[in-house]
Amino acid sequence: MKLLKDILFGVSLTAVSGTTNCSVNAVCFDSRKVRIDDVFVAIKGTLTDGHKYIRKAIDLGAKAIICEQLPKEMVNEITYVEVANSNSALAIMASNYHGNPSKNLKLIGVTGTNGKTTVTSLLYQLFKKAGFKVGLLSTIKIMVDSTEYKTTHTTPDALVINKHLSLMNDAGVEFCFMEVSSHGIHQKRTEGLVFEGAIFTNLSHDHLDYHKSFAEYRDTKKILFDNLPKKAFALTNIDDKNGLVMLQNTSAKKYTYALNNYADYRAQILENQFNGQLLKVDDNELWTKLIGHFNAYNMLAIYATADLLGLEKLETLRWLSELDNVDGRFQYYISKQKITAIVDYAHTPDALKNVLETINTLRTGNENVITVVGCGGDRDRSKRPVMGNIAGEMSNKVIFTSDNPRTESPSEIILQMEAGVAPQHVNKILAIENREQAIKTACQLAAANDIILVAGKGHETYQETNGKRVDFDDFKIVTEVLQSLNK
Ligand SMILES: CC(=O)N[C@H]1[C@@H](OP(=O)(O)OP(=O)(O)OC[C@H]2O[C@@H](n3ccc(=O)[nH]c3=O)[C@H](O)[C@@H]2O)O[C@H](CO)[C@@H](O)[C@@H]1O[C@H](C)C(=O)N[C@@H](C)C(=O)N[C@H](CCC(=O)O)C(=O)O
Ligand SMILES: Nc1ncnc2c1ncn2[C@@H]1O[C@H](COP(=O)(O)OP(=O)(O)OP(=O)(O)O)[C@@H](O)[C@H]1O
Ligand SMILES: N[C@H](CCC[C@H](N)C(=O)O)C(=O)O
Ligand SMILES: [Mg+2]
Repeated sequence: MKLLKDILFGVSLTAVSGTTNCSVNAVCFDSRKVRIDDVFVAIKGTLTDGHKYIRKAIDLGAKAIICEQLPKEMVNEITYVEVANSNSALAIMASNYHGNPSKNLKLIGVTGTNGKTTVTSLLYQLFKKAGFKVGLLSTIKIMVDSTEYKTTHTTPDALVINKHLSLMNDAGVEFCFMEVSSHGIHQKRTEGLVFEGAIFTNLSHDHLDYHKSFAEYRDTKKILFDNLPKKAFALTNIDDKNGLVMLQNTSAKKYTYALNNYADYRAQILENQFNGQLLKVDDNELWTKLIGHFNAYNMLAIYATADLLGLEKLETLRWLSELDNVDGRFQYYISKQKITAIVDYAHTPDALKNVLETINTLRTGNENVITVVGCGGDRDRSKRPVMGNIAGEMSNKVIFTSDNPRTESPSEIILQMEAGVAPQHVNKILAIENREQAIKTACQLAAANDIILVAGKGHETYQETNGKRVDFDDFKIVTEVLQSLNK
């Protein structure tokens, strides 16, 4: 049990009814999960309003209510606290509840449209190699040093974040690398966290269903930098046209990285092959197993971060050369007949273009590139025709299929992708709703030396339709099918 007034420390209160000098059990923002003596935080969400469930929370045992508007009828013995913003209150309360764990380690946030999982996961790997105890909060998993936890979000809610940071404190973790999504910033899941540094990877089309405009999406990402403390570092990619925007209002120490512009950290691609690329970083050569122009940026961001956190440069380069690809990011299998199957989490236009560009630069003859791709349901619709067109333009054959249709009709999503394909590429397109069948067809169509790209789901091990998730693993399916076809 903890004192409510201690948990509320730093929260901006606008009215209080009852006492805050009372003990509460846990903080909870979902009435369905309230237990006896909890404090319930009512949040206005995207689908419903938590204020509607205040009474239900009390019936289940909530002792205190945090809300943006006090209810008309108040129950005796219950403490009601009105706050300016429930999301902010929840984040600060979550941090207080767990003893402000972000202050006891060096927390680095990574934001940007693409590359967050890659950069955070590789920083985690690198700092482990350097002998530190490390934490990771990523799309794929949460790591408390060597202990793995499952996650549901790229940036989980404030309670989940702080709970795991607190476990990291218990385990003696010194550095934690976390993905900071635009949803996470907008819903204030990261408020109240003390960052040692923040990294910006890039900004391109995504989530325009949620953010309404590109400017709003960009400005949301910028908040991570605006809120950094003075002693923190702000590291940005200035080859991206929004790179400098991130630094405009930060009081942190500013650093830049780039391949094409003058910057504090610079790299050059010397060689690019299927099994790796050679980079020149700070006059030293670095061989990395991760390929593609975009991974040169990721590598450089990691190198710069390691330097800013005090690691020795030459040692960092050695460790960087040992790092392996992250699951579902350019993960490949080469079959008997030298058909290459690549599984990649490219689910944005820019990522799809980058991956296909990388594949095309690696082609040595007239091998065909066969792309299997879909777009998520209940997510940004405007990226569908754009991704459809990129796939059509940059591949020899394309199979449009389903990628987590959620509550939407898979065939409708495919039609929207097809609508973007330029007329001269329409004859390359097939539509096969069933993703397994789509992958099988790609394997059947592939001849020796061809390249199959299965894009959009990467590490995911499910297909989600109407709220139900069934097991589905692109990499497993494509390798098994190629083997069974004896190709
Ligand atoms: C659109 C979105 O981001 N929604 C997130 C949001 O839920 P919401 O605002 O829709 O909540 P709501 O259903 O309207 O409910 C409002 C409030 O009423 C409460 N409630 C509701 C019902 C009830 O009976 N009782 C009750 O108390 C809810 O607990 C909530 O507090 O807050 C929830 C709690 O934190 C999140 O789980 C949920 O993520 C949903 C599941 C989601 O799919 N989010 C994705 C889009 C997302 O966040 N993705 C990002 C970025 C991806 C990337 O680019 O990497 C991520 O960080 O994962
Ligand atoms: N620096 C980069 N620039 C552009 N594209 C990238 C970059 N890094 C990775 N990608 C592409 O984007 C895909 C997703 O990469 P990653 O998972 O690292 O991004 P993310 O930002 O974590 O995505 P999410 O928003 O889903 O969490 C990769 O599979 C690859 O195709
Ligand atoms: N982080 C991304 C994941 C998309 C992955 C794709 N497979 C899908 O389900 O749409 C998002 O929330 O938009
Ligand atoms: Mg991610």
